[in-house]
Amino acid sequence: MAELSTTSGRYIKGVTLGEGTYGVVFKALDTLTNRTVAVKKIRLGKYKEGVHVTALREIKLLKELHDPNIIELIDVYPHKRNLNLVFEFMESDLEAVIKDRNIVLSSADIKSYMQMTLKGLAQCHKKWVLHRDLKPNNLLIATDGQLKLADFGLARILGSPDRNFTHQVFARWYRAPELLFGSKQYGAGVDIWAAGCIFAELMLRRPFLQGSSDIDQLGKIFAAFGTPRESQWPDMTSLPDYVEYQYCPAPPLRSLFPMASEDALDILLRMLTFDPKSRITAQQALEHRYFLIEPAPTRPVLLPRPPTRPEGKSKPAEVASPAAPIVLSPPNKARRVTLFPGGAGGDVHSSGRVDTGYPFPSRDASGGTVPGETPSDHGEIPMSVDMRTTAGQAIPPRPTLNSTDRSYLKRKLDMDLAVSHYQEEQQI
Ligand SMILES: Nc1ncnc2c1ncn2[C@@H]1O[C@H](COP(=O)(O)OP(=O)(O)OP(=O)(O)O)[C@@H](O)[C@H]1O
Repeated sequence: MAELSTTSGRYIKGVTLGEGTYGVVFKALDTLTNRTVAVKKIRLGKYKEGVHVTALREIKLLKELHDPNIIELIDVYPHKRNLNLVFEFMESDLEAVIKDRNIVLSSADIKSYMQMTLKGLAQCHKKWVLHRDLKPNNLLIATDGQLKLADFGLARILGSPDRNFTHQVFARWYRAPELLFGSKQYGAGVDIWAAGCIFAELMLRRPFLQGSSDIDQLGKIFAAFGTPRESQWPDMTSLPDYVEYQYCPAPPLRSLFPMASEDALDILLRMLTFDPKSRITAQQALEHRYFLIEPAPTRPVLLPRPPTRPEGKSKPAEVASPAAPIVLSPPNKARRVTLFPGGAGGDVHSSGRVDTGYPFPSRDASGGTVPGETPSDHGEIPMSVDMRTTAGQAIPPRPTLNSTDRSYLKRKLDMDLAVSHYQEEQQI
């Protein structure tokens, strides 16, 4: 095992690439190998007692996870009050691919991205390492098109990121139902659930289940797959934060993904199975018929990719765009929650608006939401209206601002202010 470096002299610092949950990321030159690298500077001050020595040991263990679909952790060294993690430099990430309106993803391209994600997951799970915070911006893309899982194990080693932190607002959308119900004894299934959400997002070109609170996230999941019966998920009712939801039947999955093949729907359903014990594993998913039949996954080097990262451009501005869902006040988990249809009860958005994952509500001639209207105006389940709006279609154009949009932007601004106050308090 390679030893931790004791000096930062090996690296020549370049531009800032961005800032994430754990700290700032810089581009740098590794003078030992002449390679371009990315240095993630983790602020130890943020962790009151610093990073425990066991955590350092575990970070070193991550260096042993050698796989073409896992980002290489090249080096780890302390510097002043920071811990610096040195990774191979990556050109882009899956979030940028999904959001790029100039990129058309064929089913072979989607299959390729999914195959690489699952290969990386299978390797980590084999070594008993969980990611726990998988999302499209943690799936980085190298110059040769290889997708690599990043930030593996950090959530566990450095502690759960604060969900109120701006960067973490999106992460809820990929959380497995057992985590949302407060399970402490979760396993590899949490990563498979997240991978299933990413698969759905690749097909829809927008985040699949966009909850605005943990309660709302579960509501979105149940609206898409039906409220689980105890027979479907026997352990559910004994989970720490379990609350009962009004029964809601599942709409046909086909109606949410009209363009998907039967095999794509089948593997998706197996990844998004409620009971983690029955959820497919990464290895089983790789052996699923979906990957064995035509079309074959696109060779990574041929995959469509967005232009390379602009030098010195950090991501936070994008993260803080109006696309961020509003985090509402904590729900009272003790009370019985009633949910849609018709938007009755539950912790849905105070305005009744359903986030599209894009800056503004989508306009759609086929009965989807338009600005100023809520899905419940149509008397339908918000999720299915939302999904049908853009499923398999081009991303809708941005409509002009109306009063709904203005009130949304105001709430967004309020949230940004709250977050910046929080950061000031924490001296982040
Ligand atoms: N290995 C890398 N190569 C190139 N850029 C990177 C690398 N790792 C991170 N970045 C970039 O640095 C920025 C911050 O990354 P970081 O992983 O800290 O947070 P994030 O992925 O933006 O958000 P989160 O903390 O929620 O995962 C992002 O723009 C990210 O794409």
